Parts: sequence; structure tokens; C-alpha cells
Amino acid sequence: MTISIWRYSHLALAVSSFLLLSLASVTGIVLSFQPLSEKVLPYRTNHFDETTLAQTLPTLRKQYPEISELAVDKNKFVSIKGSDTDGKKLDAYIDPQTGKILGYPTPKSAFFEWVTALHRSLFIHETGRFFIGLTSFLLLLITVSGTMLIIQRQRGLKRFFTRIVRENFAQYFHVVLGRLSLVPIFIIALSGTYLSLARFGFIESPKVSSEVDFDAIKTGPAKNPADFEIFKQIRLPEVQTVEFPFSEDPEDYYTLKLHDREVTVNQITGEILREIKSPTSALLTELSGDLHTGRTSGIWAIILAIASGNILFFIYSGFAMTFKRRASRVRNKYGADESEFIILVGSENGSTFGFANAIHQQLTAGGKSAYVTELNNYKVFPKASNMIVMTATYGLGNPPTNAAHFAKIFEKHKQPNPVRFSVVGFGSHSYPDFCKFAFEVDNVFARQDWAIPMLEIHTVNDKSPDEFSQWAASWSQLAGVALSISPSLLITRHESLQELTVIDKTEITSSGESFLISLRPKRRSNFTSGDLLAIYPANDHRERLYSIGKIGTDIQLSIKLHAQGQGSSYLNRQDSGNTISARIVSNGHFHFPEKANSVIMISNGTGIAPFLGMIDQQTANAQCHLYCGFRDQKSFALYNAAVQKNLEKKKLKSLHIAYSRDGEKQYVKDLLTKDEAFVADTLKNNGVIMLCGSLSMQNNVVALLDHICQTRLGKSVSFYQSHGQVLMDCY
Ligand SMILES: Cc1cc2nc3c(=O)[nH]c(=O)nc-3n(C[C@H](O)[C@H](O)[C@H](O)COP(=O)(O)O)c2cc1C
Repeated sequence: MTISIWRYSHLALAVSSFLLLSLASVTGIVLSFQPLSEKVLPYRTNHFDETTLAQTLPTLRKQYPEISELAVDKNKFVSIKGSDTDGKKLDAYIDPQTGKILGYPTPKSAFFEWVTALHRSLFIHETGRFFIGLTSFLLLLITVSGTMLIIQRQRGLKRFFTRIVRENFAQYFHVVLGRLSLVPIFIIALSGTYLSLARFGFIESPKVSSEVDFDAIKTGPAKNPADFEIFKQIRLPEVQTVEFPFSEDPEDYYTLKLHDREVTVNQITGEILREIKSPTSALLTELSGDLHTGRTSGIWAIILAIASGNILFFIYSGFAMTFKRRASRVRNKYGADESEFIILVGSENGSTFGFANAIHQQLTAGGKSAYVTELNNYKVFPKASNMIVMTATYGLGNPPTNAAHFAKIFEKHKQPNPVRFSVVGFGSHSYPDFCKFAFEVDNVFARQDWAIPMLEIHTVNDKSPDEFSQWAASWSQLAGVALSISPSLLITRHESLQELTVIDKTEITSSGESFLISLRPKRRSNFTSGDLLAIYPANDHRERLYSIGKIGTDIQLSIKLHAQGQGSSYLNRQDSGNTISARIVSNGHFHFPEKANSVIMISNGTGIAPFLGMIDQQTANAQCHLYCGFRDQKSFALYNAAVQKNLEKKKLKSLHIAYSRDGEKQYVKDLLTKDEAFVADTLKNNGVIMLCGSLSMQNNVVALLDHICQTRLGKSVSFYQSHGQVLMDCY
């Protein structure tokens, strides 16, 4: 609930301000070059920071008797105004200790003036200034809502800078760069807002005026200005301007405008006639100006330029993320409470939603009130007369994440009217527990007195459009609702397929054995070990996923040949030089944890594939420990050379192999039991444990890890899972 509020506010604020924000960012980037271009001018002297007014004012007055003002600008350049000995107008940069003229001010660049006017007021004066001020304020709110979103995503402030799971380019860099540029953007927004409030008079800044009591001005004893105590105390960096006395008359005095106060000084005695502190509001306005423009520091100006560039990227990536989300969103025309047909979906990777949406569209097009939602959102549907459950199965017959709470909430909500139901299970015969979760859902429905079974549970293997259309036809007939779901309507197109050349493949003699295949993307691809390669062996909807090991710039897969396995047979048929089409799927939750000091990699069989890549990508002296299980030494022989090479290069610190049919006949779990203390220490010291291989291995190892965590660390394994210290990718 809360995540939605922050997300909606973040989005709403971005939508309402993105045009002006883009303009302000582009002009902001350009304007950050202004201080940089000024700072390279040769008017700053080495002794500037140490020079006192006692050292500079008498020299200047002697050299330029008609001097009227000394000014110190944000670049620490000292300039004087007045007239020279010939009575000509004087306006020059000088060396404050010698009075030597270093150069003359040039008129401000017309280009920067133009961009400044656009940045500040859009060329429409006060109205423009108001909109720009409002945009600054909206940026401030966007920064706050963005910070809240990151805190929620990372599950706490303490984990603010921990690893981000990469779902896609836009999402990943939106969060990563957002965290890095949070502080500068917050400062830009806050200072911009403050400057606007000050400009519109919301922040009072009383004028400092130094009314002097002329009757009290002393005319002696006369002192040399170089000995004035106040001049000796004040250094040039504290000064904004110094107004020189107009004449030698005692009633004319020095006025020193400093950063924090204004001081008037008797030109004969050096006494302070009056001292007024600058109001806090004026100091804050000055500070906001410095921070907003980068005029006092070249480095800060560069940081501001980068932060402004990031704002432009956030606008792009934020909208890219929103459009992506909206594209996969279910568009319900009718509400849950008014719909007769309820379609409940359990899906991990979204394909089941495609099927559900096809039915939903047909129903609404036929004038029926229909509503699609996730199984986790199950509740009382007061008008429902028909329910269709479409769900995938994952893991060892487990529900997909968006159906994980269904069993718990289902019992709580009794439907008030009789409801006819039909369950469609989506699964794959490659898994031992084919559509198991769908069968469980069908059973719990059947036990309810309000639920009337309409059809036997129907299963769909490998997203088969034909099998789904068969169900649609039967359901349509029994429900008396016309549906025209043809298989061609349901075929998913894979636009992001790319071509890969087969570089190498090891030979095998029979099924049950494993082989390695190396593939080289034809175009530049961004992937890493742990990502997945999706292939379509029959060039249709049937997809097979393999875990990628990145070796050099190539993809290496480790595959066990199954007698009836479509994907493994297809890849085994390939020869070097062949081209295949496939899709690289980013699998951020299983990337190598760059920041962990020690990583334990646990695999069985071909699950070693991503780890071979991750180890290969390391530098020497990496703290990687590999625990792997194989049938026998022959099965491991395929990987031996690569593993030994990386042991020698110290990319792999330790290797532990369990053979289930050779020698001691043990499993990878037995190796870990022997090293319990090391496993516990690794987790305790913020190390990471990664698992890849079969689901039964995963179950055994997770049970062991839980035991180790409970007994040695006093926490459950799920604690470490939720902190990203136990990563799994099993199948
Ligand atoms: C890691 C993984 C585990 C799976 N486990 C099972 C399973 O145990 N039983 C099954 O029938 N199908 C299993 N499947 C197949 C999916 O249920 C099937 O592809 C489904 O159509 C995916 O739907 P979705 O894209 O909506 O998540 C698994 C798929 C993957 C990728």
C-alpha cells in the first residue's frame, strides 16, 4: 500500500514537472560551464587567502588616489573602481598586494546571459520565475519521494547502499544513479526553492544600512591605515566590497561589506563607527546562490552539471519503467465487486497473464462483466457466478510468487453465491511435479460448498496455444459464452531474439551425459554469468532456459542431454560455425555479489555452469569456494581443466567435490556438513552463499543451512536470504 503511495506521488510529481525540469536541467548543465570558464582566467593571485586589508588598502590608495571601491568576486579575483591619475575611468583586476593591474573585466558572454534568463524566468519575467520556482519545489518533493522508494525497495535505511537487483537497464540505473546523485539534486532543489521564495519576498531580508552618528566621529589621534586594528584582522576572503572614503574629510569613512557583516571605519583613527551583522536570511540566500550555481567552486560546478545530466536520465528511465509496467498491466473495465466472471492468475514470468488477458478481452467484448487479478488478491466477489483460475507451477510444485498467499487467504473468504469454477494449470512436463499447484487449487475449490466444478482441471504443457484453445472451446460451450480463441492468437512473438554463433561444443556418446557449448553473440550484448539464455528449439512458443557462464566474451552453457529433451537435443545437434537464435534474459538476483568478501558456490551436475563463468571473471586472490556434486569422476572431467586453471590462477580459492557413485559416495550436502563452521563464519562476516542445480539439492542444502544458521548464528536461513546473502537459482 505504502509503496504505491510513494510511487504514485513520485510519478505524479514527475509527470507534472518533466517539461520544465528538462529545460532547467539542460540550461543548468550549460550554466555550470560559466563558473568553469571564468575560473581559468589569470586574475587570482597566490597570496590572496593570506592578504589582509592592512596590506592592501593603503597600497591601493597610495597608487590610485581616486579609488572608490575594491571588490572581491566569487572567483577570488580582486578588482578596483575609480579613476586613475589622468582622471580616466578605472575598472581593473589587480594584484591586491602590489596594486599591479592584471587585466580588465570583459562584458558578460551574451550566450550565458541568454541561457541564464531562460533558466531563471523562461523569458517571461515574474511568471516564468514563478514556474521555475515551482519546478524546484516539485524536484524537492520528487527527491524525497524517490528516497522513500529506495528505502522501501532496499527494505530499510541501513541497507540503503546495498546491492540492487537488476531487472532491466532503466530500473537498475534509475536506482543506482538516484542513490549517487541524491544529495546534489536535493541541494539543487532546496537552494532553487529558497532563492525563489526570497525573490518573491516570502523570506524577509532586511537591508543592512550603516547610519553613522556624525557627532561622535573623532578626528584624532591620526593613525596609519596599515596599523588599523580592524584592517589587520580582516583577510580578503572575508570581503565582498570596500568603499573608500569619498574625501579626506573625517565625516567620510571606509565601508567594509563582509560576508557576515557590514563595518564602517573612521579613516583617521581606524575606530569602528558601526558594525551590523547580516541577517540569517541574507546569509542563506548567499549560500543558496553559491550552492545552486557552483560559482565558488569549479569541482562543485562539475558535480552540479553531472547531477543535472542525471535528472535528464531519470526523466527518461522513469518514463521507460512506467510504460513497461503499464504495458504488462491488466486493464480491468469492471470492478471486482460488480463482475460476474472472475479470472484469478498465478504467474511468475507473465506468460499466463497473456492467456488470461485473451479470455478477459473476449468476455468484455461480448458484453460480460469480467475482472482479472492475481491469486494473492483473492477475496469475496459479491456478484461472481463464474471463476477461472489460471496458474503456473514453480519449484517443486510450488505456487508462483503472486499466488504464494492464496492457500492462506482462500479459507477466509466464502463466496456468498454459488460459483462455477474451472482451473487451468500451466506447467511443463520437464518438471517432475507437472502443474502440481494447479491441482492443489482445484482440490481446495472442490471442497467448498459454494463452488460448483464446471470442467475437470485442464493442463497446458509448455504454454501450448493448442492445448489452451481446447480448454477455451470446452469452457465456452459449457458456460454458454461465445469465445473465439484460436491458437495463432496466443503465439508469443519474441522480438528480442538475437543471433549467436556456435564456437565450440564438446562431444558426447549417449543421453544422460553432459556437454559444454560456447556461443558468441553476433552483436554486442550486455550479459554476465548467472543470466539466462532462452532458446526456442521448435521455433514456436516452447522456450528452454539455460544458465549462462560468461567465459571471455562468450556464453558457455553446460547441458545434460535428455533422451526426449527438445532443448538439449537441439543444442547437441549444433556444430561449430552454426547460428542459433536466442534471447538473453537478465537474471539480476543471481549475479556475482561484487562486494562480498567471500563467496561459497554450491552446485550439482550442470548447475556448475554459471559458477565456471563467475570464477573466470574474477581477478587473482578472489575468495571463491566451490562445492560441487557429480555422479562420478567421469562427469566432472568435462570441467576439470577449467577448474584447475582457475585454481592455479588463484581465481578459485578452494575446491570440494562430492561423487555420488565413486569413492566415499557422498553428496554436496555432506561436504558442507563437514565445513559447517566455515559456512557459518562466511555468513557472519557478510559473505554470500550461492546455489545452482537441482531443486532436490536445493531443498537438502537449504535445510542444512537453516540448521547451521539456527545453531551457530541464532537466526533462520530466511534472514540471510532476505539480506541477499543466500542466492538460489535451481530448476
Ligand atoms: C525455474 C522453473 C521451475 C518450474 N517448475 C515447474 C514445476 O515444478 N512444474 C511444472 O509443471 N512446471 C514448472 N515450470 C514451468 C512453468 O510453470 C511454465 O513454463 C509456465 O507456463 C510459466 O508461466 P508464467 O510465465 O506465467 O510464470 C517451471 C519453470 C521454471 C522456469
